[in-house]
Amino acid sequence: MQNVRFIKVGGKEEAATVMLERMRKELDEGLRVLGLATGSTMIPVYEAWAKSDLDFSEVISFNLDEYVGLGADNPNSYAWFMNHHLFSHKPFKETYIPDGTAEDLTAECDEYEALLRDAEIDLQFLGVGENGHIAFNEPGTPFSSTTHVTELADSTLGVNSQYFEDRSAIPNTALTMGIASILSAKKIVLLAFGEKKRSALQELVKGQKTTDYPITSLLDHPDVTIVTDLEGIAE
Ligand SMILES: N[C@@H]1[C@@H](O)[C@H](O)[C@@H](COP(=O)(O)O)O[C@@H]1O
Repeated sequence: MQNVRFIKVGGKEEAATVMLERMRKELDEGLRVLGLATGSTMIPVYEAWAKSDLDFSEVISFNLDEYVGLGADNPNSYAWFMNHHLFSHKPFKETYIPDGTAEDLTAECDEYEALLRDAEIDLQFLGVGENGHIAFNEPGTPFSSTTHVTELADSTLGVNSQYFEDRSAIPNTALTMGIASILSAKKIVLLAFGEKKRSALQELVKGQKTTDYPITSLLDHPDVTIVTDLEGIAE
């Protein structure tokens, strides 16, 4: 696992400070294309960036995923999340999020993948699902996958439905960058906090690639940083 570096933090707030400095360094070094994630894990990071003097006005961003059927006006959409937590505070040169309301979802995925390939992400941020998913690549997704329409796992619907009115309100399909799309980023930073994420990180540190745990696909990538508050993972 020489490609995977661990940063142990005391909690989400410390992680946000570390990620603020990391972002500053990346921007100073000329980062132009940034891969962004959603989820509660990312909120303190975006809050820190939003309050900072960081300048994203020359940066192009790509988000990982979006629920099918939810547009930017829906507070449960990832487009809304990004506008609310980051884009309304910091202007970017361009921002891209898969369009979950597109009429032809397959065409939308193909276009998104083409844009991504063209742009080449310098740094991709990731969270991880309790079942080891990255973006919405659920267990069983081939590591060769590109941007696609996916069916959410029952466990993901259970966890993520906490943000919806009730379980029946959460879409059971989504558009997501594939695992190969994610691995094409030059650098990857994954954040994982709390005991619920322990088993996913443990699968990664075992060092065995398996599609049962999409997070283990990161073992194929040359430059991965894991930021976590979990004791006993990095040793
Ligand atoms: N599609 C997103 C993932 O990209 C994210 O990593 C995960 C973790 O969410 P949280 O940060 O809230 O634990 O949630 C969703 O399923």
